[in-house]
Amino acid sequence: MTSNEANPTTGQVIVITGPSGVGKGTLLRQLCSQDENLCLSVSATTRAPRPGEIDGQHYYFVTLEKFRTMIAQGELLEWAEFAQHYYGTPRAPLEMLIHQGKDVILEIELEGARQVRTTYPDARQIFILPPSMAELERRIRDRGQDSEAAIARRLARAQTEIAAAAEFDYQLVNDDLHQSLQELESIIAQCRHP
Ligand SMILES: Nc1ncnc2c1ncn2[C@@H]1O[C@H](COP(=O)(O)OP(=O)(O)OP(=O)(O)O)[C@@H](O)[C@H]1O
Ligand SMILES: Nc1nc2c(ncn2[C@@H]2O[C@H](COP(=O)(O)O)[C@@H](O)[C@H]2O)c(=O)[nH]1
Repeated sequence: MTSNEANPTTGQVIVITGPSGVGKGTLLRQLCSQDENLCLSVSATTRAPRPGEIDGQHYYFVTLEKFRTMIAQGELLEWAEFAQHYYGTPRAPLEMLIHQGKDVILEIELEGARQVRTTYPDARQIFILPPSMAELERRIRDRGQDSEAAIARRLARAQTEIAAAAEFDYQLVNDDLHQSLQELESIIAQCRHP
């Protein structure tokens, strides 16, 4: 039985994907802070921490060697390369949380979302879209965390990801933040109580 079949003792897996800078983290931090039964999975990554990011809270920051070992030992539910770094979802903490009855959100890119469809075919998947590419670029630049080369890589990848939005169960345009929060809350409620 996968976690998303009707079993009241296990939580749901919910996947949220969308181009870098669209506002996934902003939306999810707000929603998860309001609900102790809604958790955000903590990914492993080979990228360096940004100012203010805490190991074990925002990501598990690992070396490339450690990441390769995690892949080889089957410790990752899914993983992908993104903008010259590796990202993956540690399997054990996710399984522990859903067996505790928590609903767990995976905030991951497109290739990872596709992999999760194999492992958790009943997991609902949500795609967050920007109002425009110009606004997406503005948000990435205003965040002020990426080099010009990294911004270019992220915007190029955004085109590919947006082209795949129709693969997802739900699509949401993150324009007005307050309205998007309400819409995402409503979508997640549908995912949790199908
Ligand atoms: N609705 C919105 N309107 C205006 N700015 C927004 C909105 N949502 C998020 N932002 C801003 O956009 C920037 C990027 O947001 P955020 O870091 O949450 O994106 P992300 O999708 O999680 O990116 P990544 O996938 O790279 O981690 C932040 O500076 C955030 O404050
Ligand atoms: N496939 C996965 N993608 C992930 C995971 N954790 C984060 N991500 C995605 O990576 C990009 C870049 O993130 P950033 O923090 O460097 O801006 C973004 O799209 C995330 O959603 C993961 O475990 N697996």
